[in-house]
Amino acid sequence: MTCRSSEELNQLVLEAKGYTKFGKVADYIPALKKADPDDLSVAIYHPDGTCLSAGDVKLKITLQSISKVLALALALLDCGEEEVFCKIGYEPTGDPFNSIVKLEISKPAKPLNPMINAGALVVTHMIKGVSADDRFNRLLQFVRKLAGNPLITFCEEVAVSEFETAHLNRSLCYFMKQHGIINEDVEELIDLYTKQCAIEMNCLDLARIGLVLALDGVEPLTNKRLIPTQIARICKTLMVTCGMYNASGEFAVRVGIPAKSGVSGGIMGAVPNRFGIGIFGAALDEKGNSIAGLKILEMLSKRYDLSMF
Ligand SMILES: NC(=O)CC[C@H](N)C(=O)O
Repeated sequence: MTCRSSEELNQLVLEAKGYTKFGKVADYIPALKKADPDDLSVAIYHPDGTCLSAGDVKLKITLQSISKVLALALALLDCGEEEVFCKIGYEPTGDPFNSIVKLEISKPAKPLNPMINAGALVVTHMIKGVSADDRFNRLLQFVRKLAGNPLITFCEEVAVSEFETAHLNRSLCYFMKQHGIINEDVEELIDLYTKQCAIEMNCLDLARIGLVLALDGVEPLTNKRLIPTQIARICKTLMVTCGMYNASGEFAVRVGIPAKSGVSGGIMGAVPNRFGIGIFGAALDEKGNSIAGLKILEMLSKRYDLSMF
């Protein structure tokens, strides 16, 4: 059985809204403070093109850490698995996403995985292009293709706001530059990374990208392969083990699907061979995941038996 009515989603949104008051909007990127903690929207995209939604689905938010999955897919296409995982590990971490501590103690000195900031910065570093602008445009084109929406762009205000305050991410970069993991100008990389994190879309676009991943890289409406199976598989595996930060284990138990969250309150879910999910709810729990978004996913998983495990 699967969710087939927007009315059902509406009920889930109403129920989950009760939890937004226990969360907090991210404020370490000043522009994100403007979000309304009560906003909550969800979309589900089925392979036959049916799309269900509830809440203010026109609302766009920036991808933040969700972009790490899409950048990883492009870097894997550009450089291949061996080169990417020569510089970044595969292992989850119990530390917060922006922690610097493991960089110094890991041997060899490389970020533990591509879903924490250190690893994601290396991934962005590996996206190819003739200039930083070209690299960003290639990523944007790739995201537009995955979402089937040529109008997707990035939010300049959020990008600038993060660029001006990304001192911790700069520290990660300088540390990694010292150790030869990256070799480009740090300001250029931070500029590219903050634009990547500021790519914005609504939850319908997000659900559609989740669907492509759920179907191992194939866009079902055109039947075109957008990502090789192996790359989709790597992305989904890392979403399961590391996608919800240091709450990934609990999420695997409670929900059990590949998912990736971001500090703007987005969650992209890929229910293998079934559907894609896009959720926006800006109020976050203490680990940085959308508090009401998690509730919706838990309810969906129970009701429709979504867990892979
Ligand atoms: N967890 C996140 O969504 C983090 C992304 C954010 N742009 C950062 O680097 O801090």
